[in-house]
Amino acid sequence: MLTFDNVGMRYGTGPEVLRDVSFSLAPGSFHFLTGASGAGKTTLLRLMYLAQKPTRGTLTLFGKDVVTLPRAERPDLRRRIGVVFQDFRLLDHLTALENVALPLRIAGHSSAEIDAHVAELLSWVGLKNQVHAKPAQLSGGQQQRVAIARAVIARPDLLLADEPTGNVDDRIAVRLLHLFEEMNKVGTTIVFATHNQQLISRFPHPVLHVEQGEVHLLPPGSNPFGPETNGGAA
Ligand SMILES: Nc1ncnc2c1ncn2[C@@H]1O[C@H](COP(=O)(O)OP(=O)(O)OP(=O)(O)O)[C@@H](O)[C@H]1O
Repeated sequence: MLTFDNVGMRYGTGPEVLRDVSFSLAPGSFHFLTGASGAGKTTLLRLMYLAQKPTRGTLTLFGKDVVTLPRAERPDLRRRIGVVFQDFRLLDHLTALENVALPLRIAGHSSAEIDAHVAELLSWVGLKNQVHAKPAQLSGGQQQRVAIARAVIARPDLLLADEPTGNVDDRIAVRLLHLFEEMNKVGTTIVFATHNQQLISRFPHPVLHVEQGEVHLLPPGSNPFGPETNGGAA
């Protein structure tokens, strides 16, 4: 589904922020992604959702070589990926319901179908009473849940989440993790970046750990930061 082969990445003429990265994600797999602040997690995710090309090496996504992929073919691959951005990226002039509905509208679903489905999902993430609120009227944690709902609504093949539970309390974080688990059970491949060691201990998924520009694959339940740390959170 996704293969990195000796990938390196630098911004402009700066140093390589990722180097010699090689790993594969099998279809239907679930990985946590960890690393201290600034280690390169967001950069790795940006490569995965085609916002960035590697500066060296080979990256294959859905059987296509991303480096040589013609620009015109990129949107087709991109549509198969759901992303929860660290800074949410909701559209300010749209309500929660309209934000979440966007991927379904783009895919051409009918309004009645969309409204029922979106309202149900927003209710599931605890925003039943906020469906008509605009982002500015929502707390950070509520905006984050809208962003998660928008990323999962169209059932992407690959779901990438950058600290998707960073703004909610532990109870809601566990509930949201269950939503990702449900998606994973029906076939979505998931990469979930987090500093939350409690989640990593509780859910049995392997860990991609970024350290000094290298990516290491660790077994489920690993604590890459050691018991005395808070996970390297900034
Ligand atoms: N647009 C950019 N231009 C230049 N350097 C960048 C850019 N974005 C990130 N970097 C650098 O790349 C490195 C990795 O950053 P990245 O955002 O991928 O880390 P991160 O692990 O996601 O951090 P955090 O946990 O704080 O979000 C950092 O040294 C950062 O300064």
